[in-house]
Amino acid sequence: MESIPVIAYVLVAVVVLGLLGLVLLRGPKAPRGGYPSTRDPDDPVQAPGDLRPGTAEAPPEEPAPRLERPESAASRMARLRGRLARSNSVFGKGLLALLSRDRIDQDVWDEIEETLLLADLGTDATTELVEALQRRVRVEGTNDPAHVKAMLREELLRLVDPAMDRSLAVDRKGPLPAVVLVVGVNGVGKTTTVGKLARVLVAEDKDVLLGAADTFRAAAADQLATWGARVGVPTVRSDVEGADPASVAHDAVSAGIEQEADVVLVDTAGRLQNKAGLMDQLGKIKRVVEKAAAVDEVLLVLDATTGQNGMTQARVFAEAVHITGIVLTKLDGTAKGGIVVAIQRSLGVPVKLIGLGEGPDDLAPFEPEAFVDALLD
Ligand SMILES: Nc1nc2c(ncn2[C@@H]2O[C@H](COP(=O)(O)OP(=O)(O)OP(=O)(O)O)[C@@H](O)[C@H]2O)c(=O)[nH]1
Repeated sequence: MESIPVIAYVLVAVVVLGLLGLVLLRGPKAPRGGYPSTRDPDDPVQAPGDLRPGTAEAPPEEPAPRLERPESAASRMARLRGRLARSNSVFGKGLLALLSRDRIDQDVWDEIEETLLLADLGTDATTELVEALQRRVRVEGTNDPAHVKAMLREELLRLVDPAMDRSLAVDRKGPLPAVVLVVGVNGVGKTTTVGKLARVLVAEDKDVLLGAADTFRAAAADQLATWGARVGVPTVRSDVEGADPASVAHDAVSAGIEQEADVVLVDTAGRLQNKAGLMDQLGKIKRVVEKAAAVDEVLLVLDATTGQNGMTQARVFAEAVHITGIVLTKLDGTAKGGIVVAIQRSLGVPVKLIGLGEGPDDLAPFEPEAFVDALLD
């Protein structure tokens, strides 16, 4: 009979311990009426990044899209001059070596001519340069490298023509934005150039708006909108694949007027079968846009690596629309910098911008002196 009180003691002990455990595990009680919602001045400030699930009083906020800051003009130019020199100095250094020889006979002149032609300078400019050099070597009779370099620099600069106006018309005209049409065949780097140019203009504090009038390929509009979004620039596009490019271009310029943009950049399609089709389409885009605002620049984008092919394209576009400037892309991947001279001569239109890589800030204004120096340094 002694076992009954022992079991009772054990049961009582278990119940008492259980109740004690419950009381200890409940923690402190909230004050009556809850906590005040305002912070005390000495409360630690919690940074938004410190909010952890379960500890935050407010739901975590949507992170604002992080806008990129385009590279400054000074840093971009220093970097790109170096890149231009690396890809094109083969041509300049070759010429310098040939002209510094003790004796410059006909074989050497032939080699000089070949070097110039290989760099895509074109036959007229090559003949002109060789004749000018022959004359100077005869008169000045020197093979001193520094003198030869100065002579070559002067002659190349003359061909590149520093007197051409290479400024871009990207300033507002009273209540209207500047309008820039960008044309060229597909694959030359047109959309990329529009994206890069938007960044250059944003870095200059301009309000930019993009128009995706390349309506043949939905991905082209997506690509353009992505470039714009990275630097906070809106893109006007059509949701309909194959929509009328002229109408999209017009909508973009109208939106630019409404939103008081400084510049509207319009990317056009390059997928055109023949000259008549090209003329029709570019002519129509220009006419329709000009109902809203004048077109200030028509930039033709050409791929520097395509040589004669690029020259043919340039001529066809120049017949279809009045080109005001050339953008030469992919100059980083070629030693054929002479194409600058050939195109300018053929069209009478200046190279205004050059593309020197696939990076977002790899677009530079074309500067004749820096270009020639990059060839010779
Ligand atoms: N290396 C180098 N690549 C470039 C340059 N500019 C453009 N590209 C590349 O060229 C390719 C074609 O560029 P896009 O901008 O899509 O060409 P697009 O002319 O708009 O072509 P579509 O949209 O098909 O009409 C891309 O891979 C670019 O990164 C440049 O200056 N240097």
